[in-house]
Amino acid sequence: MTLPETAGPRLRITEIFASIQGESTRVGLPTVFVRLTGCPLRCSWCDTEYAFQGGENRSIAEVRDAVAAHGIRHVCVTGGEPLAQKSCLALLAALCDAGFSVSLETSGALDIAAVDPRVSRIMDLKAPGSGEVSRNRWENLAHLTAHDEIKIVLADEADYAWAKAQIALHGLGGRCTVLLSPVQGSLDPTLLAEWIVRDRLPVRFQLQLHKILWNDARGR
Ligand SMILES: C[S@@+](CC[C@H](N)C(=O)[O-])C[C@H]1O[C@@H](n2cnc3c(N)ncnc32)[C@H](O)[C@@H]1O
Ligand SMILES: Nc1nc2[nH]cc(C(=O)O)c2c(=O)[nH]1
Ligand code: SF4
Ligand SMILES: [Mg+2]
Repeated sequence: MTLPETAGPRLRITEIFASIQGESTRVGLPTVFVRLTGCPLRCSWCDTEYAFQGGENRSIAEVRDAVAAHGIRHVCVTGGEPLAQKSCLALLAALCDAGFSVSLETSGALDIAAVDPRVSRIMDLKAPGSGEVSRNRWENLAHLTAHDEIKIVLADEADYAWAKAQIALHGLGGRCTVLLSPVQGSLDPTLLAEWIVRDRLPVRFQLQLHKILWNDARGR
C-alpha cells in the first residue's frame, strides 16, 4: 500500500514565493524561495526576524508540489535556519529528485555534511558584528566544494578586518567562491568595494539585489 502524499515528516514553513535571486552567484535568476520557520541564532542585523516563529506544517510532497506550481527551475531553501529542522535534508533531496536546481542558505552554525551533494550550499561565516561569531562551526569548512559558496555579511570595518584574516588563515579563496556583503544601512557598500580592491581580496562583492528592487518587502 502506498502512503498518501501528505504522510511522513512535516516541515514548518513560513512562505513559498517566486522572485529574482538576490544573492550568491545565482543572482538574477528567477527562483522559488522556500523559507523554513525558526532559527537558533539571533544575528543583530537579521532581515528575516518574521521567520523566527509562526508558519504552517507541510509535508515534503506538499512543499515540492507548491514549488513545482511556480514553473521555475531554480529553488532556494532558506529561513530562518533551514538545517534546524531535521526533515530539511529529506526536502532538499526530494527537490533534487524532482529535477530542480537547488541552493541552500545556511548560517554555518549547523552540520552541513549530510546535505545532498547536488545542492549548492551557501554557507555564512558569522562575523563579530552579528553577535553570533561563537556559533561558527569551523568543521564545516572541510566539507565545502567548488559547488558551494561562503558568505560573510559585514556590519563595519572591524568585521572586514576579521573577514580578511579568516580568508588568509583558512585559505578560503582556494576552497570556493567567497561572497562579501555589507549590512544595508550599516556599512557603506562603496567603502567595502574599495577595501576589496585595495587589498586584492580573492572574493566576490555582493549587494542584495532584491533590496535594490523591492526594498525590504516580505516575500520578495
Ligand atoms: C535570512 S538568512 C537565512 C539563512 C540562514 N539562517 C543564514 O543566516 O544564512 C539568509 C541570508 O541573508 C543574510 N542577511 C540577513 N540579514 C541581512 C542584512 N541585514 N544584510 C545583509 N545580509 C543579510 C544572511 O547573512 C544570510 O546569508
Ligand atoms: N530575492 C531574494 N533573494 C534571496 N536570496 C537569499 C534570500 C534569503 O532570504 O535567504 C533571499 C530573499 O529573501 N529574497
Ligand atoms: S542565522 Fe540567518 S535567520 Fe538566523 S538570525 Fe542569523 S541571519 Fe537571521
Ligand atoms: Mg532574505
